[in-house]
Amino acid sequence: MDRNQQMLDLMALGPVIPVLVIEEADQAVPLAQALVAGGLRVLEVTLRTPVALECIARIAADVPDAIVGAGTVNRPIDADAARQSGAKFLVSPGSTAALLDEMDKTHLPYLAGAVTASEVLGLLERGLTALKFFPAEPAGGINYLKALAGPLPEIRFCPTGGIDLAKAKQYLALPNVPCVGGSWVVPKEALAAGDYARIETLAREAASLTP
Ligand SMILES: O=C(O)C(=O)C[C@H](O)[C@H](O)COP(=O)(O)O
Repeated sequence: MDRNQQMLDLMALGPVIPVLVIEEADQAVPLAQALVAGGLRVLEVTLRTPVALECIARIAADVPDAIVGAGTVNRPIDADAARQSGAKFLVSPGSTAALLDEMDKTHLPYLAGAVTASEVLGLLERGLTALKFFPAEPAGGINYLKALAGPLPEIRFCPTGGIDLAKAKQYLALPNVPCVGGSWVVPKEALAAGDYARIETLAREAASLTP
């Protein structure tokens, strides 16, 4: 099966991919367990903190029901580092030729970021139809994605950036949006306080949305 199809299959596993910013490696496993208990299995650990790669490795090793990927894959060298840590998929906020080449070399499925029709067409030329739409809200949100669905009906977007539970419901009603991403499921203060029960509750609410 090709990697684009693998990414489409991952997008179909749940309506929300939580976007995680983890400051302490010891938070990774209980956080992932809470999200999985709430019904969210596909998790994006952003490479925004020094412990991100270690968090990916710990989740991959210790939370078998989670499917952990790396987000904020911004530099070409991030792609293989994430793969070596155990990431099962990659997410980048935008796309460059060098970054796409390195993501291809990992043989992992990935969500490359696009906003404009030209960016989407560039990715389509590489066989990619599973894309990230970032930053969703500032870039034009639901109306923008509705407009892209006209000429580009085969593209499936995971919008992220500025989405909460209420907005997620609206995005998921679009035919070209099988899932959304967002950090709202893991409020910074809940993670800092170790309030995994609250995180599980937020995950359960998110998981109950229907695409
Ligand atoms: O880090 C990445 O790879 C990104 O592309 C950006 C994230 O998906 C958004 O920053 C999440 O947005 P919020 O839900 O508004 O916090």
